[in-house]
Amino acid sequence: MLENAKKITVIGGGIWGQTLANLARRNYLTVRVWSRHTGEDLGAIIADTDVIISAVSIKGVVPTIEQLQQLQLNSSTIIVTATKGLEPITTRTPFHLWNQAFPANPLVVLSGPNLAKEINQGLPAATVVASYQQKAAILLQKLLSGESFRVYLNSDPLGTELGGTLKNVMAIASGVCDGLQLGTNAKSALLTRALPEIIRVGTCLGGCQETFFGLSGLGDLLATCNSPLSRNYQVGYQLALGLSLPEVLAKLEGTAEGINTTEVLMRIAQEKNLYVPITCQVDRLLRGEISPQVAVYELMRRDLKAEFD
Ligand SMILES: NC(=O)C1=CN([C@@H]2O[C@H](COP(=O)(O)OP(=O)(O)OC[C@H]3O[C@@H](n4cnc5c(N)ncnc54)[C@H](OP(=O)(O)O)[C@@H]3O)[C@@H](O)[C@H]2O)C=CC1
Ligand SMILES: O=C(CO)COP(=O)(O)O
Repeated sequence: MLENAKKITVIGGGIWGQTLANLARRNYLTVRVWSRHTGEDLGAIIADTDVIISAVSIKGVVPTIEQLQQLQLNSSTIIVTATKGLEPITTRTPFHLWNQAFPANPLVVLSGPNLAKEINQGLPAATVVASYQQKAAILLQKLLSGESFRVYLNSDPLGTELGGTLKNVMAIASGVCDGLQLGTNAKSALLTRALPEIIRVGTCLGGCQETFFGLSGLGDLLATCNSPLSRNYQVGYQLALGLSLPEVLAKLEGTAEGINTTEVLMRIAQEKNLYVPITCQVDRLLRGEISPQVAVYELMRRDLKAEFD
């Protein structure tokens, strides 16, 4: 098959980059993983690559883009962004940053309920590839799909990306909820109220409402908020057990993007006058201004309101 001849370069050798590389290898594709530490010449690697998958954490997105801008990137090379975060200086999403830097290249967002450790065990999972360039998304769907990995198409890259990014804040809140043993009612209320908060922000930033009810929105919210495998959930859980944020981070394997996202999201919410009560309490908790118990109290004692205001 034509797609089997494609060459893929994954940038970022963290757990998500390695997982995506393994998924492509299962389909007998030629895959190379490049990271800052491999010492390999990125220019030589991307010279004949058909697809670049960026799986770096948000702090690596701008440095990666700047490095690629120094190289000769073919305008037909498809760029896939799999990062779930907001860039702190510009508050932009990776989709915006990649699109601005490489406007001629087809750009695809990959996001969904995808806990890397489960995928590496071969457990079934589904994800979304979203693009304004449908041909590129269809190619990615073919390249990554397999018996245990089902890839859906979507034409709303921003909404797809924002669902995966914003749920990380909610995963911290969910970890707090479980760490404090607040019970199933509290957890259901939290996750149900988290979705409209995500939608309020996500649609204001350009995502389509419908997308947030799909795999990359509600799907990823459920996965991340219910799994101890999630680093963001672990941050909230360990804070609820009484650890300080530096203590939690010292023990954490990999990146919890929700910490940076919370801070950036608060700035966006203030600028755009968006009501983000859960994010606001997560922010105060991460800053060490309040305890987990006070965060819960503050959420519960807000003015009473209609459910769908
Ligand atoms: N883990 C998961 O289950 C999933 C993660 N994601 C998202 O994918 C992204 C990466 O996650 P994950 O692999 O888990 O994170 P890790 O912490 O395991 O890896 C971080 C990656 O980012 C790269 N990086 C960090 N800073 C820089 C920098 N300044 N310049 C260049 N590269 C940098 C690292 O590069 P290097 O290899 O050179 O050290 C590494 O590859 C995150 O946005 C995450 O939210 C999305 C879906 C699932
Ligand atoms: O995005 C993820 C699952 O879809 C991974 O979650 P964490 O980054 O919280 O581990």
